[in-house]
Amino acid sequence: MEILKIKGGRPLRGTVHISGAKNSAVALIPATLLADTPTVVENLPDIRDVHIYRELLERLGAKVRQDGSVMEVDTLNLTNVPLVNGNVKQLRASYYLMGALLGRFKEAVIGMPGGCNLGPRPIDQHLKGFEALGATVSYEQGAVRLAAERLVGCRIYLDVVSVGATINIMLAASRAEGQTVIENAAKEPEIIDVATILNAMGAKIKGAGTDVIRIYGMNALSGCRHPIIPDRIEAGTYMIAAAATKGDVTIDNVIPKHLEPISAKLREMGVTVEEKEDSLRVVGVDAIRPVDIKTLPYPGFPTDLQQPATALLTAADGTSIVTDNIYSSRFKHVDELRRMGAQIKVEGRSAVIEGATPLQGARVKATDLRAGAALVVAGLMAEGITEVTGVEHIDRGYEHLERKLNLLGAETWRIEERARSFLHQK
Ligand SMILES: CC(=O)N[C@H]1[C@@H](OP(=O)(O)OP(=O)(O)OC[C@H]2O[C@@H](n3ccc(=O)[nH]c3=O)[C@H](O)[C@@H]2O)O[C@H](CO)[C@@H](O)[C@@H]1O
Ligand SMILES: C=C(OP(=O)(O)O)C(=O)O
Repeated sequence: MEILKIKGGRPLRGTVHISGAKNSAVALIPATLLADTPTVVENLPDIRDVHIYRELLERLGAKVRQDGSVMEVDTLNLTNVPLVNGNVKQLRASYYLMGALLGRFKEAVIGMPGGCNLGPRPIDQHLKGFEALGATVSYEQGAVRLAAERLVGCRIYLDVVSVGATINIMLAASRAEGQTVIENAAKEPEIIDVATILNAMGAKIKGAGTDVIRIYGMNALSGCRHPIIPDRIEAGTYMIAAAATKGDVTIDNVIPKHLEPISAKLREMGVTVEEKEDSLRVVGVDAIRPVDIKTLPYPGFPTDLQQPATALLTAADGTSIVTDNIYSSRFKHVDELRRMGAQIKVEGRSAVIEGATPLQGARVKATDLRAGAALVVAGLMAEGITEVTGVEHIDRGYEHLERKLNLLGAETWRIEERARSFLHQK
């Protein structure tokens, strides 16, 4: 078992380069399956979700060549094998194989997705979209079977604003006959990234980034070259870590507009955020002010930064309330933060944080990706050494985390620990 160790108390200083966005990468990789000729995706992050997706494509017979952050996918020998168990269960975004394979083959059998356990994460809106396009949905041994004679463009109103459903319907509809309209669509930057690659392949998608998206499907799509947008959640995590350590960090290779909700909240706390064309400088202050945060779909404050923000607010002088309007039980980090000295109560879908409480290093468990990010932020703030277990969750979404943090002056390292029960037996 791997453990991430952090010696806290050092201000982060310097420049950190942000990688390609995880949530774009895991949609763009399956999007390549829709093209009949090779597609090249650039600026891929070196993270576990991307490694797993590469294996999934190879199981489908795609030829994948990778040189660092550049991946070429050739679908010449693609076969539509059912993917029911194994890797599909290890990430959330395996659900995009449903839309991509349905679009390409008019049929798909895909196991129910995994990913972070944040409470119930249904995919009813994805399936409603596929049905509206003409697919029948059935279930077999923990997998969803989708099958259609033809996919025909239609109007779909999403009952909840869903990133995954919006992208999944775009994938399938880009190979449907005629026009599909998605109403109440999600507006996240990753959706625009997917529309951009599909348009470069020959589809015609209009309105991505607004709540009405029109997709004019094509009989065939061809390969293209596409660079992934920067990861706004990775960037936001470093912004929070800079503020949490009272540091001075330039977050490079970002689209500042994507980070406005985080910049605004940090400024409300008294932190300085300077904006340049493709970078942000965050300068911490000795005492931050308490704030309330409510997560919302983009352009609201992202749920994926709620957990790291909670760790930061333990240093605020007063009471802060963080409410997650997207996931009702995304609070598994709270118990672990308490072990480090935080005073936080969970009330319904809110965390009430009483600050300022100094944090002490402890052994804590990352139960999901951003819980892990929250514990890393807490570890950087804490006195002494923090040991974070469950590192595999963090590796799903942060490229070279220790290397990037240590370049900023942190002291973090990873150790391999033999299972405790085994040690006790000896
Ligand atoms: C791989 C990926 O991109 N993951 C992101 C994506 O997840 P994901 O695509 O799973 O999240 P959604 O945007 O779909 O979920 C938003 C809300 O809608 C609900 N819902 C969703 C679909 C559905 O069919 N029915 C339904 O009720 C969910 O339970 C949740 O409460 O967006 C989330 C919200 O920004 C982020 O936290 C995740 O990092
Ligand atoms: C919830 C997240 O990821 P996923 O949807 O892949 O589980 C996340 O990136 O914070």
